[in-house]
Amino acid sequence: MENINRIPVTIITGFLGAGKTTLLNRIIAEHPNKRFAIIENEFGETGIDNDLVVGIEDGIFEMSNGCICCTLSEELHETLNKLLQQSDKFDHLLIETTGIAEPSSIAMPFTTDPLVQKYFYLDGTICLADAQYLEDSLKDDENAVQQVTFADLILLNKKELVAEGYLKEVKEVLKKLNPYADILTTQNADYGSKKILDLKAYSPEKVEEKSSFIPAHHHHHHHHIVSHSITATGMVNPQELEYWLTVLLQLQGEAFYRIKGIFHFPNEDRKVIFQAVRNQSAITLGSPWRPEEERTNRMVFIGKELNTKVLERRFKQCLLKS
Ligand SMILES: Nc1nc2c(ncn2[C@@H]2O[C@H](COP(=O)(O)OP(=O)(O)OP(=O)(O)O)[C@@H](O)[C@H]2O)c(=O)[nH]1
Repeated sequence: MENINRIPVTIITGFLGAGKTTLLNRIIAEHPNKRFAIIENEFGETGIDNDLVVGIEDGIFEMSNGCICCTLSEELHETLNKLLQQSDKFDHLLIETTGIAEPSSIAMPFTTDPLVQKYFYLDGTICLADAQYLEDSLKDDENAVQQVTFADLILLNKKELVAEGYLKEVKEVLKKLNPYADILTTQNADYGSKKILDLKAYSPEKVEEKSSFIPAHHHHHHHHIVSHSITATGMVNPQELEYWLTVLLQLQGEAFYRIKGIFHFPNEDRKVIFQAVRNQSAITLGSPWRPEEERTNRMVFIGKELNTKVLERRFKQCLLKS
């Protein structure tokens, strides 16, 4: 679906106290001509963050107590429906989630609900990580790992509070966990010249661009969460691939936070781009293969307790025999 006339949505996730409200205020201050609607999801303390967001009178929608990803997904739908009725009043929607929300479920309405999709498109997810506590959070808290792995952009914030060498180490940890995300180290969520509201993270062009940086045999395991890439040259059998992915997502969709793939199909000069969030998927055509370019198929899986050996074997079975 074209993005023209649809309202972009940015999800802001991050650990408690990492700087989400600071980022929100910065975004609002730096875009004086944009009209924002904001959905805040506060865990327990209703109303507190509302008062901390400056510069906006109306347009703040609050979700009640509880976690946006479980009890509140209905409420999120309702809030989005309410917003639809006044969609002429704003041109960007920001969703700030609590530190305990699971981001792929918040993304779900934008990938599953046709009515929501008609009016909104997900531009990307930004994760605020606190440089001081990131390592501890990743050790103790599965939500922290999920937030990092799902993000399109990670702001490694409060950088001045840690030594430079340590900051580099932490950045490496993030890169291994999520090879797709851009990572900026920031103080007070100052993202500099980054076009933070225009990440286009789900556009085929972006998936393509990012995939070229993924190492051929990337594998990283963190607790139960795995990020794993597979590459193979040769052509893919479209029917085999479609069958495999459909069954995989139907049976195990909940386990996959995100899958991205670039494929070489027979009789197709353009790259075939595949993306899935949980069990929702889409296939689109990307740019043409360049004459000198090696036509490598690539897949990246990020999810929970994935059996990577089986994924590799099944993917290779989808290749056409030469
Ligand atoms: N030292 C330092 N403090 C920061 C930085 N960024 C934000 N803060 C402070 O950290 C505190 C928490 O920031 P918030 O923006 O409220 O964080 P949050 O993620 O919205 O917090 P919760 O909504 O409670 O999860 C505030 O006092 C900020 O002023 C930074 O880069 N360095």
